[in-house]
Amino acid sequence: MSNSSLFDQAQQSIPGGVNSPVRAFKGVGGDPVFIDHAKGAYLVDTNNKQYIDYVGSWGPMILGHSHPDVVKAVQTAAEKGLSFGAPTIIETTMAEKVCQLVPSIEKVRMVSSGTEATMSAIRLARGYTGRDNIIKFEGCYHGHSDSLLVKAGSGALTFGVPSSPGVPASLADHTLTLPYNDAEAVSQLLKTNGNDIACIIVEPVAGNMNCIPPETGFLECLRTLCDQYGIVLIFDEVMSGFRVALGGAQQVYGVTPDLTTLGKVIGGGMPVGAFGGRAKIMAELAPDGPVYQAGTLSGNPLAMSAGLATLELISQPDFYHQLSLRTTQLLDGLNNIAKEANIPFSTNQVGGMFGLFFSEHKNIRRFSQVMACDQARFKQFFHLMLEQGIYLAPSAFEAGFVSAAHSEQDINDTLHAAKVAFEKLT
Ligand SMILES: Cc1ncc(COP(=O)(O)O)c(C=O)c1O
Ligand SMILES: NCC(=O)CCC(=O)O
Repeated sequence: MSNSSLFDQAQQSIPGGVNSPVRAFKGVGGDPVFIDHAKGAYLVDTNNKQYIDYVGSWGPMILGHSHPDVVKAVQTAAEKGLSFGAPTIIETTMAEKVCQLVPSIEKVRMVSSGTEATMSAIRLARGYTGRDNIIKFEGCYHGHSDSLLVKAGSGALTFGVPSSPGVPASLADHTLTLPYNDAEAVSQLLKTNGNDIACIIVEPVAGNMNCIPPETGFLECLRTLCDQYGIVLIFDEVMSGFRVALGGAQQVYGVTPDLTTLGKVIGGGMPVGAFGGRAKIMAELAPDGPVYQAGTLSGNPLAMSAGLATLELISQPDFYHQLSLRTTQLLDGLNNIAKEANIPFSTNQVGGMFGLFFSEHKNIRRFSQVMACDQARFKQFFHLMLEQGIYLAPSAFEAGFVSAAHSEQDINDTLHAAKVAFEKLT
């Protein structure tokens, strides 16, 4: 069956035909591709067409798809039982590994998605400080919990509902939003509201409004201001964690948050999230403390096994250096081709995470600059690449990902397709 027939059928029983809006191709037009299976750097659709994948299930598949060690770990765990709802050794092993890899995390709790991780971290920060208001940044996406769907990025931005209906105004009023990379705006707001703010939550590398690295000094300034006003600093590393470096963005930029949220890579493709940080703050969580947070499937043995197998493999020496080199190879190639084709274009990269911009500007660092990019051109580029078997995120507001399974040949094949695409762009 064609993708379009499958999509028609899906829409009969699933809202919009998808279980997460970003999959629906609404940001680029056309019908989504239905995937049958995936291996290494490739997705294969139900018509047996193969694609070089730069979405990687929106981040988790840093080793490529169906890595044999990860699949084996899940199979072995499944033999022993799918869920127990009681403590297991593997949960402790996972917690120890996370605390070792991300030193700012002294204690960590596992959950089942990034959304749960950020929602829980915010509740914890509110409980710990006794304050209700939070600060987030425009275009940052922290999952779909009520407090965080205010001026959000990702699908919320793609579909034009950055502040979603259904979130009570009385709750949204507690979420104050500021421009990303604008330390001065934070400083000004805190002069009047500093003592009412429970936490500042930030993507230390923004990956849900395309890919925007922090400007020098931005994260440092957040740290200083949070210390000054007794505010909990939360780095949402659901995307950047184990992606831009083994120790996440906090390692790359040398800034230590109070709490960190994790997801995606930590589950190796299984539904996992985590939040952790200073032991003193984590001690407020039930059952030690009064802040309630729970989950029937939290710390699920299959998910822990997939995650641990992944963390083991990415801990190998040189893993991130190689991943970064491969990503640079892709971006250098794309920049050269765009230049030859005379198309205004630029890229951002942090480790294995990248952004593509149809814009005259280099070093894009602001939400407003992202919004000013040529989106019509992106849509055209997306479809020209898709036709040639290159699967990019179906939105101009998403980061792209390279995996360890992408070979030099895969990058060259991608660049070949890009050359054809850039020449056809109008
Ligand atoms: C930075 C960030 N935080 C939180 C989330 C929410 O994670 P999930 O989709 O697993 O709920 C995402 C992605 O969705 C994300 O990119
Ligand atoms: N950057 C977008 C995401 O990571 C989320 C994917 C989803 O919501 O399906």
